[in-house]
Parts: sequence; structure tokens; C-alpha cells
Amino acid sequence: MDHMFDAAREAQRAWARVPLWRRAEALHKAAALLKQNKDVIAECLVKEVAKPAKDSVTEVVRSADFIDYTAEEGIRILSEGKCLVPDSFPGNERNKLCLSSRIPLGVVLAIPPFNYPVNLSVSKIAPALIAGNAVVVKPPMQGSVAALHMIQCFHLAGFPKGLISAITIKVADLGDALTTHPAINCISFTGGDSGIAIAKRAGMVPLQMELGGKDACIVLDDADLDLAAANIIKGGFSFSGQRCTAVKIVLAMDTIANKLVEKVNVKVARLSVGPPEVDSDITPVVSESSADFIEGLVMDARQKGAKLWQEYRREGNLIWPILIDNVRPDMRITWEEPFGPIIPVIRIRTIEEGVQHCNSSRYGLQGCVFTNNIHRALIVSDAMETGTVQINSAPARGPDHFPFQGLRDSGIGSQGITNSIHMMTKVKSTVINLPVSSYTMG
Ligand SMILES: NC(=O)C1=CN([C@@H]2O[C@H](COP(=O)(O)OP(=O)(O)OC[C@H]3O[C@@H](n4cnc5c(N)ncnc54)[C@H](OP(=O)(O)O)[C@@H]3O)[C@@H](O)[C@H]2O)C=CC1
Ligand SMILES: O=C(O)[C@H](O)COP(=O)(O)O
Repeated sequence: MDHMFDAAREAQRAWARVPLWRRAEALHKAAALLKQNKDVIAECLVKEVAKPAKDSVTEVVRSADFIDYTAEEGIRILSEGKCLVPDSFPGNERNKLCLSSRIPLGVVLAIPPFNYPVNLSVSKIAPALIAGNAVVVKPPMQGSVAALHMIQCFHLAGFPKGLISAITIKVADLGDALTTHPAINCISFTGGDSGIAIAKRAGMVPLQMELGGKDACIVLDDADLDLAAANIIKGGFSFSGQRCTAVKIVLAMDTIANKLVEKVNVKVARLSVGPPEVDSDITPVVSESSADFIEGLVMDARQKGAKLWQEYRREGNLIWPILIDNVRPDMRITWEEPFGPIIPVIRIRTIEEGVQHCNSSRYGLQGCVFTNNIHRALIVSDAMETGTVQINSAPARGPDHFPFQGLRDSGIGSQGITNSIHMMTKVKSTVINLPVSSYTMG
């Protein structure tokens, strides 16, 4: 590990001297190689994390587009500096010029999660590289083969040796050694609560932490219920609910709840369940421990009186999709993040009740509200204490240049291409002091 960080530091110094347009050129090359190799990388995703085949290809193509966009955005952001004059601040005359521009941080540690091993690696690697940093990636255990193939595309594109490294190791054998390594100048992490512990130990380095979510979907009495039901299905069950932005609790107003639940229920019955190779809607969740955890949440809700619209069924890590109705605050599923194909529904009497529920969660990633009244939508959006609120659509991170951030235990900092470039750079100023004040036209 020390050897890898030494190499990263050395490569970064050389990389910082590579002109910006050349860095962008190299990124475009890596993006093209990623697209060329999309099928083989997608196949790894199918095999490693059971992502449906079509979605796996989409993840790789989306990642290549992310790299291209970052190269272009980086050119724009990093080519602009600022020149400040001092006489706007009381007591000063125009006798100095402050020139500021953005500089790299050094070595960025990138830790992506299993659900997007390629895309959530690239979303850290590309902004780091365009800004002149080196990157060390710790791929998720499940998804590491896909991630290594993706990194190979950067190597084939000609990025210098040592600039991008990957370390694959069992986290249990790793302890804090990686995340507290003195050579690290920035950590960009996406994952669960392990990120909170990493952040607490990180010390004086900038952090970008995208952690868990319990995204609420508030459905008001004037909502288009077909639209809401379609988005609850898409938001709740894409990749079998293994997305931080999945709809993880539905808060439906009493007056429309029956109708909404019926519509969602009809759609649940149409979901295909099976292997990822044939593009099943619901595929096995990532591990046995994850399936056990999901099962625990379902059993707890059932035992405490919730209504399961489907019979609970599990074969190995494959769990059939379930709509859980009449959920109450004393059930674990109300507050915990299943990361599985489960949608709990709570019936609410007032909008305020829905908002209050959403704000009582320890998470604050995204949320959504369905209503045909834009004024109500905006008021609810303002009241929801989450990083993003979607109006009349399910939560989602993309398009990838949109800001993406969580409040409370959902994270620190903000993602999105522009925000990541800013986060992985620092402002450096040079002040030119003049012997006399100087004014144009004066
Ligand atoms: N907000 C967001 O954007 C996202 C949030 N998530 C959240 O992540 C969770 C599920 O993802 P999952 O991958 O299981 O999350 P984890 O937090 O378990 O793992 C995320 C990454 O961190 C690594 N990791 C864990 N502990 C350490 C450590 N001490 N040192 C170095 N690396 C470490 C993991 O490695 P390894 O795989 O080897 O254990 C993995 O690469 C859910 O809670 C979900 O909400 C997931 C995706 C996106
Ligand atoms: O962590 C996640 O699950 C992703 O950041 C969510 O991305 P998506 O909304 O594009 O699925």
C-alpha cells in the first residue's frame, strides 16, 4: 500500500504539469475505450452483482458519457481564474492584484459501493484526473472485476503508471490502514454507515461522503395516481431496490391511499423475477446477509400487524417483490433502509404528517412529492429536509451533472460533475503588490 501511494504521489506531480487540454484528451480516449468494451464490462456486472443485463450496459455507457462530460466541464472550470482588486474593501486602494485559480489536491482515495461499481468509481476518478490529481480506488468486493476492467481502460488510454491504482483487499483485513493513510489528500466515498466511521477518523482532508437514504414518496390527494404508481414501481424496484435513491417509504394521503395501493399492487404482479441474464425486473440481492436482513424487516412488519399484499417468498438471495401496507412507526421498516425489493406504505391524514415523517428520518438524501398543484409541490419541497426533492417523479441521481447530496447521515458535501471538480481542487492565490496605486482612465 505504501508503495502504491508513493507511486501515486510521484505520478501526480508529473500529471499536474500536463496541459489541461491533454488531460481532457486522455479522458476522452478512456471514455471511448470504455464504450468499446461495454459488453465485457457489463457481463462482469451481471455476474458479480446480478444487475439486469440491459441496466449493466447502461451503467457502462453512462460512465463513458460521464467521463466525456467531465473532460469538457473541467476545461471550462479550470481554465478560468479570478483577478480581484482590493479597493472594494474599506481602507484599501488599488495597489494590488489578487490572481486566483484552482489547483489539484494531490492523491484522491475513491471508494465506490457494489451497486454501481463502474459508474460510482468513474464519478470519482474522472473529476480527480481532470483536475490534476492521482487516484487510488478501493473497488467494492462485489463488483471489483468490473471495476478493474474499467480501470484498465484508463491504462490503455495511456494514463501514466501510478496515476490510477486499485487495491482489492478484504475490508476486514484492512482496518483503518487505507482510509487513514498519510498520503491521502481527499476521500470520496459512496456506501453505507461504514462511511460515517471513515469520516470520523479521516482528519484534515476534504470529504465527499454519499451514504444511505430512506427516500420518502409523498402522494397528495390531487396527484395523478397512475403517474405516482408507475414511479413508485420504478423508484422502488429498479435493481431490486438496491439504490440509495430507491423509494423506501410511501406516505399516501388517506383519501387516495386505497386507490394508489391497488394500482401499485397490479404493477407488482407484472414484475418478472429471476436471473439478471434475461433482464428480469427483480434479481437476487447482493449477498445472503443482505437477504437475511431484508427478511428480518419483512418478518418484523408482519409480526407487528402490517399487511403484506404478496406472500413472502425467497429462494437463496432472490426475494420476490412485496408491497407492505398499513406500516406504523413502531416497525423497523419505517426507519431502516432495506436495500431490497420492498415498498412500505404509511397512510397519512395531513401533508404536515408526511413532511414530519420524512424529516424525522436520520437520512436526508432525496424525496419526492406527487401532486397536480405546483404551489403545493413547492411548499412541500421546501419543507422536506433532504438534499433533493423530485416533483412528480421518483428520486434519482442523474443526469450525472445535477448536484447530488444528502443531509444528516446521508452524507457530506455534494456530487455532480461540477461539484466534484470543485471539491477535488483548492483555490490558490498569488497577490501582486504594486509600489503605487494604479487606476485605468483615472
Ligand atoms: N448515497 C449514495 O450515493 C449511495 C449509498 N449507498 C449505501 O450503501 C449501502 C450499501 O452499499 P455497500 O456497498 O454495502 O456499502 P458499504 O458501506 O458496506 O461499502 C461501500 C464501500 O466501502 C468499502 N468499505 C467498507 N468499509 C471500509 C473500510 N473500513 N475501509 C475501506 N473501505 C471500506 C466497501 O468495501 P467492501 O465491498 O470490500 O466491503 C465498499 O467498497 C446502503 O446503505 C446504501 O444506501 C450505496 C450506493 C450509493
Ligand atoms: O447510490 C446509488 O444507488 C446511486 O447513487 C443512485 O443512482 P441512480 O439514482 O442513478 O440509481
